[in-house]
Amino acid sequence: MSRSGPFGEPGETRSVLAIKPFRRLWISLSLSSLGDWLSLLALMSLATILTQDRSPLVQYFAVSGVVLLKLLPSILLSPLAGALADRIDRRLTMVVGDILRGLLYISIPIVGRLDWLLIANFLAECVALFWAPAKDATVPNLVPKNKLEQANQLSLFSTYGSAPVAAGLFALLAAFSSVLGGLFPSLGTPEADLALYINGVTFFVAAVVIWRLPVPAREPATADRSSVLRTIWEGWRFAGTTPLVRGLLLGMLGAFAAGGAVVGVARLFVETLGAGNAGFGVMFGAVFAGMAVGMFAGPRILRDFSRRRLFGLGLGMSAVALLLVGLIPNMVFAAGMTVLVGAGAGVAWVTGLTMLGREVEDDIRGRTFAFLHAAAKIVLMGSVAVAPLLAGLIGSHRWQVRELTYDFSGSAGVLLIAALLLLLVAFVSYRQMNDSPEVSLLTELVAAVRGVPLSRPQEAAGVRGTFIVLEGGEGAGKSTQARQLAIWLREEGFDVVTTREPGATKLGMRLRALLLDKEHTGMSARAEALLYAADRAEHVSSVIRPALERGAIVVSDRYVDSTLAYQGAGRELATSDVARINEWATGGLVPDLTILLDLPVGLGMARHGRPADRLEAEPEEFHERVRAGFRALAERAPERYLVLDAQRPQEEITREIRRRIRPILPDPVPGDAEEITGMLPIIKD
Ligand SMILES: Nc1ncnc2c1ncn2[C@@H]1O[C@H](COP(=O)(O)OP(=O)(O)OP(=O)(O)O)[C@@H](O)[C@H]1O
Ligand SMILES: Cc1cn([C@H]2C[C@H](O)[C@@H](COP(=O)(O)O)O2)c(=O)[nH]c1=O
Repeated sequence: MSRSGPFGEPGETRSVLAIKPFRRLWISLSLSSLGDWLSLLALMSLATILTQDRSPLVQYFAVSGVVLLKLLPSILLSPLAGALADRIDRRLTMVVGDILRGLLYISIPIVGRLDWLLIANFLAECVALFWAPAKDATVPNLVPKNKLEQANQLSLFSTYGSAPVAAGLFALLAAFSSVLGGLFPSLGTPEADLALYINGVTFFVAAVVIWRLPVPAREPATADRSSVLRTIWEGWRFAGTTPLVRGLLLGMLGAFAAGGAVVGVARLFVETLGAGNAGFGVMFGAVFAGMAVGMFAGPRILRDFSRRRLFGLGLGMSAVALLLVGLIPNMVFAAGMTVLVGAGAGVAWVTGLTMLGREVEDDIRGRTFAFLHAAAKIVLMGSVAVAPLLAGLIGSHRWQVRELTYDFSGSAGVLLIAALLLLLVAFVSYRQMNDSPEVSLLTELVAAVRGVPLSRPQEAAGVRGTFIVLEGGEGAGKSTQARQLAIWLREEGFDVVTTREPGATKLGMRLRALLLDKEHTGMSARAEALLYAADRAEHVSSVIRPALERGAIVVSDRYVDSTLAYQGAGRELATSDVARINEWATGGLVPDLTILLDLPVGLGMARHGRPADRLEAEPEEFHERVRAGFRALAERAPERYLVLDAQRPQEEITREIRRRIRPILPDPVPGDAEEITGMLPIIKD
């Protein structure tokens, strides 16, 4: 049985790069990222150079203008960019985006004016806004699902790993251009110009690499303005209403808020530790080093650990380390703890991105990523701006207890606030996404570190497959949805068994006839409950359990909840008695997920075009009790249920069911399939 278990073998980084289309995308991404960082450094430097004769205030505004204009497009245009990324050709978006950015950056040193620098910088960021969601949404189309985590690790590595490379390259170019300027004073090359030219070239090379990329074709845009707006709204609504995506976004944005606060006060904080610029450099390096370790080592060490839990755990680790940085004013200790802050954030970031890529459907993936990028930048900018102000408000304090003196700075106060915020976010994300409440965190952690696969209760009993049940009153649409679900799962490559109660076995067919025949109106409630339980016992032992044991996905139209609702709530038998009989009849087999289709009684009855059977013919009050019984069961264990309004259109319900089921599905392609066949499994667009 698989929940949100490992996405694949974390040691397969090389095998992801063996996928040619992904390798090309990754090379192009690395070049574009290098160009991005290089441009940031070069533009800040050039802005300083172009304003060197002006007042310090103008210089400050010029440099901060570069940073602000880099962030502004995300705030204004992100949702639109995301919506378009889902509608227009992604390869074309990326190629045109890279060429435009290259041209814009090259034009800056040629024009050589501050106003154009700011405008071109702004325009390049607008273009990048369309490029980034197109890239993020393309990755899951190029690699099989079980390698998505490694693909994201590599993408993140090149995005953030290129920062120190760009810094080194920039320093080298600056030195080279000043030597050149010394040798040939007539050239008068400002230090940053060369960096911007090279930056332009990295984008052109990236465009050529992408152009040769076999990105699956998408339908061209046909929608008018109003439907573009509608898709933005749908993306926004989806992000907020799907619990898993909500948990992920909340966690990632909380991490950004805390990260922004740390960035905002880091320089002030190291000053209070007497470390100055060198200390600032050490802290900067420590975060990046920690992030790299977290992204690569975290998923490897905890390869069998639930990814949903790992996300919250990573955030929690960052929070605790940050709390210690704020509490213990010591530079060496702070540098060590900062590595842990970065490591936790790295684990959470790679896990979160991978889950989003895996669980958000392709048609709205672009919007979700765009939404994340935009919100992250807003949150980051907000907290970078507010943090120093807050530090100033808190002020510096000195406490003396006998001979012990404790100095507490405003920047340390901000770090503590950021840590507490992160801790809260980690806790909420963990609670929202915990997919194994029956297994304690410590047990799973110890098992994962020791590399021992964790046996969950049903797995211990030899159940490897996934058991999904559709429940609800008469005419709610269970058979319709069970059929659609089975079609989809088979298309996705799963071994699927569809079944129903009562009547899925030879014995069951006879019992069904007995139970539903109006001849037996007045049958005692206990006899009825026992006959349903007998049907179920036969069903589990001859159909459901064998299928689960061989690893299949079983989709059943009704199961134990039906008897708890009909014979328990409807016939008013003691629910605990009915539950006990059925626990015995099924050997304690519980579904992984129960989808409850909830419909007003009258509507359900009206959907039937045939004469009512014995149960359907029961009075309306009976069916009202049944409906209430189902709802009460779902409320008692919400993590095991998906409750849907069955009045919604069939297609919408089908989509919701797919979204909820996706994360609990096992991997349809064995991890070693590619090595065996040498083929890339087909990923449906
Ligand atoms: N979302 C929906 N909106 C409107 N009609 C629907 C919807 N879903 C299913 N139906 C229609 O309602 C009728 C009953 O659907 P279905 O047989 O799937 O329900 P059911 O829950 O399996 O019913 P029963 O419990 O009586 O077997 C069918 O005619 C089906 O086409
Ligand atoms: C499994 C089960 C079913 N029932 C009732 C519910 C329905 O009225 C009929 C048969 O179901 P169908 O979906 O219309 O084919 O049986 C029940 O009372 N108790 C049960 O456990």
